[in-house]
Amino acid sequence: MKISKLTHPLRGELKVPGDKSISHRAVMLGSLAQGDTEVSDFLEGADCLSTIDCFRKMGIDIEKTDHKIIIHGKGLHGLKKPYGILDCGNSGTTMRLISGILSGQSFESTLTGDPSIKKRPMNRIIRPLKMMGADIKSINSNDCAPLSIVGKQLNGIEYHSPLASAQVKSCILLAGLYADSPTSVTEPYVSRNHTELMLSYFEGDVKTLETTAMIQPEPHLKGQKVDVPGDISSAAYFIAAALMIPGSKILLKNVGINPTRSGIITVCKSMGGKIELISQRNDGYEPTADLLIQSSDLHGCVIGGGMIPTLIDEIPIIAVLASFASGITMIKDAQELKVKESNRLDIMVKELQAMGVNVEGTDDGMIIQGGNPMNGTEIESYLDHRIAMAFSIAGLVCEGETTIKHSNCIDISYPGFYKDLAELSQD
Ligand SMILES: O=C(O)C1=C[C@@H](OP(=O)(O)O)[C@@H](O)[C@H](O)C1
Ligand SMILES: C=C(OP(=O)(O)O)C(=O)O
Repeated sequence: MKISKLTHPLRGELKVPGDKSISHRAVMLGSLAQGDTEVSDFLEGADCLSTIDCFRKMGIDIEKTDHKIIIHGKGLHGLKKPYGILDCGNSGTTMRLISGILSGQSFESTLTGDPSIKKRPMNRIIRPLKMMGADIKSINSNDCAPLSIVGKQLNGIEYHSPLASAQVKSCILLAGLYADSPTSVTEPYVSRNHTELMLSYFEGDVKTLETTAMIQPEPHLKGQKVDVPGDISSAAYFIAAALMIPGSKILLKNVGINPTRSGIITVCKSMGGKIELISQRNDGYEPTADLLIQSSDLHGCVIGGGMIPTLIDEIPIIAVLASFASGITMIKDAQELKVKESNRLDIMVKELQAMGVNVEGTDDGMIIQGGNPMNGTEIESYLDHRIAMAFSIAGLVCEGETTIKHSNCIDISYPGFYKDLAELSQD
């Protein structure tokens, strides 16, 4: 994809696609619940389609219409031994969360995925699942996928996770549905809590106290109507673009603003960004708002600690904002970015440098001296959707032309990204 400098403001209204994390969980809990679960604004990104495919292979009937899916749940013990290997594609969320569910079944299964996911660490879930009595192993003994799981009766544990990771926490809580006693997970900082909220909404028994989540086993989950809010991680690209491009004013409708996810709003405001939350709602189980964003004079900031899990997927676009903003931005405690779809820390540093940005990588983040002119160039996306979208937005404020290689990887989380960008940037 080729991007040119935008010489006029972004304007208009947009409804970004449904939240990826919530869409995955709706398929999973809908499958394990009794009765139908109707999901509107389901994200039809490749990652969530991988989750649907896995549950269909385990005998769950999932109907799909435009932006709506209906899952005919079969209850906690209704999954069947999958026909064939379960392919999680590029999706870490699919692989790690499903592993928890599969560990408590009465059948064997094998999970695999694309070359990127086969390099991502799975020991973080293998270790606690084994503590619960699971029979799970990395087939190539390298702590990565493919994984083989022989379902077993699990025991409850009190797990103290070394990481603030919603995928680890959710994997253990979902395994806890099948344990013989309660299971709890304590994290160093609170990670996104969509699993806990949706389990409660489906009438599961989950309690949270500060950084601990605890689940009671064998609930009777009941199918529900789920309205998936707009994905704040997708909204982040347009928030950044509107803040940077002079004269811009856009309204992003019905975006999820769960506090465990919305660190991007806090950070943008601390950089001087004008973002207003209007029509805040909490009528379902996840809070939402419309976001009014206006171009702003941006300055650098410091990001680290407990803030990181609340904006983990937004760090690439925050690095772009920081390159444009005046002054220094320091991003620290973000070493998790090295084990996402790509090494997002190294790649951001390298490709921003190629755009002429004064940025230096550190062990757990980067230091950016922003505010200097940026130049368009050829950007390698490394097939990472967040890298491709972050540099597409950077291209709007670069002199000359920016080329994003393999930009179709954006379909992982945001099919229609360029169409929506074109709509907001109509002159
Ligand atoms: O639980 C989830 O839906 C996710 C959790 C995060 O991963 P970690 O839990 O590995 O930080 C995030 O990066 C990913 O995009 C989605
Ligand atoms: C890290 C991501 O997703 P996952 O871990 O599910 O592949 C992401 O969407 O940025």
